[in-house]
Amino acid sequence: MALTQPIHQAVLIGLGWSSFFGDQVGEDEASLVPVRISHIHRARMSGQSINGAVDLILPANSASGDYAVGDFVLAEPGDFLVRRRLARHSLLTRRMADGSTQLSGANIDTLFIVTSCNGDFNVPRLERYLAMAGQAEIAPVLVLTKADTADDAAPFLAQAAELARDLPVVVVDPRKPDAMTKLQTWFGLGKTVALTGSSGVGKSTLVNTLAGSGGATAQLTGAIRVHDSTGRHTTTARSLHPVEGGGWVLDSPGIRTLHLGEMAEGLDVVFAEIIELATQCKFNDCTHSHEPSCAVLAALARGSIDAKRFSRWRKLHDENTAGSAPKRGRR
Ligand SMILES: Nc1nc2c(ncn2[C@@H]2O[C@H](COP(=O)(O)OP(=O)(O)OP(=O)(O)O)[C@@H](O)[C@H]2O)c(=O)[nH]1
Ligand SMILES: [Zn+2]
Repeated sequence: MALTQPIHQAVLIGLGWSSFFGDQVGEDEASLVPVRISHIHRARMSGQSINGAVDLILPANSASGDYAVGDFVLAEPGDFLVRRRLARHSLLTRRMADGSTQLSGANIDTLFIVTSCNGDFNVPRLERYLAMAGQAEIAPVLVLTKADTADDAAPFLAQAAELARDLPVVVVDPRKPDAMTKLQTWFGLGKTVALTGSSGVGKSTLVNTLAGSGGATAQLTGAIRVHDSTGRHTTTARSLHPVEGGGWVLDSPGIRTLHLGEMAEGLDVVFAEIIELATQCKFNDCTHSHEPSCAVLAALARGSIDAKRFSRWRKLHDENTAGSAPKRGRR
């Protein structure tokens, strides 16, 4: 039904739908409605369908923790009972204090890592964000705010440019409308951008500028009322905001406060110049700490690898290795 009509296809593509999702829909599922999850709060989920916002009903055998904002699900057309979640093309997760993993956002195309030209600018932390983006297979963009408050923003830009190869770095003042122009490249029909970064760097301001405050947009992004655990109504904001001119900003508490997760492959991308040398080490399993004929240690001695950067790679690498080791101890 719905999916065969071109006009509906166009709206769906605007939601972020593509053949990647279309190919997953079975013939027996043609009557179901695709919905993109825009909000998850405890057991409640809502999303965007081709006909606008809908409240979803979770199937009895699943928990909202199995879903992430940005996910596409297939739901019954009448009551929006969720039948199935479609596979994701990207997934951001975060590791919780108790060791469990929380799903922070799905089907994100670009991660804006937001930091300011002040004390918030922290190279090791930015490298972590970059590694996480790499691990989640999401293209990172470094967004530098508060250049106007720095005596000289040039050193921040210079450090940003050295963070990783081909990393786009954009200086914006989130309070100004031209922030949209500067970031336009990463938006457009169906594109999804997520925001991460510390408190106070300008994320909310940027979301407001990107999403605008026009009529239809305000209705979509506006606060929604949900029941909390005590049955009271609380007001929370949707996490998926439509951007004028097409695309979505995914801004959720879970993504704002990403922590170190699994990121071995992500590290390889951020520290490419170190990893590439490793192929020239004598031993395949070289740890680049003490081995003879280690190309990495040789480069370090020559000064062709930055020593501080190497030690940060070492630290993240060790942390990641420790983090993914099987759990021992108490039973
Ligand atoms: N001068 C200046 N102020 C800015 C800039 N970007 C953001 N601000 C201000 O910084 C303050 C914090 O911005 P927010 O958007 O609330 O920051 P946030 O990242 O959303 O913070 P949390 O909600 O705590 O995560 C606001 O008063 C903004 O107006 C900038 O480029 N220059
Ligand atoms: Zn080596």
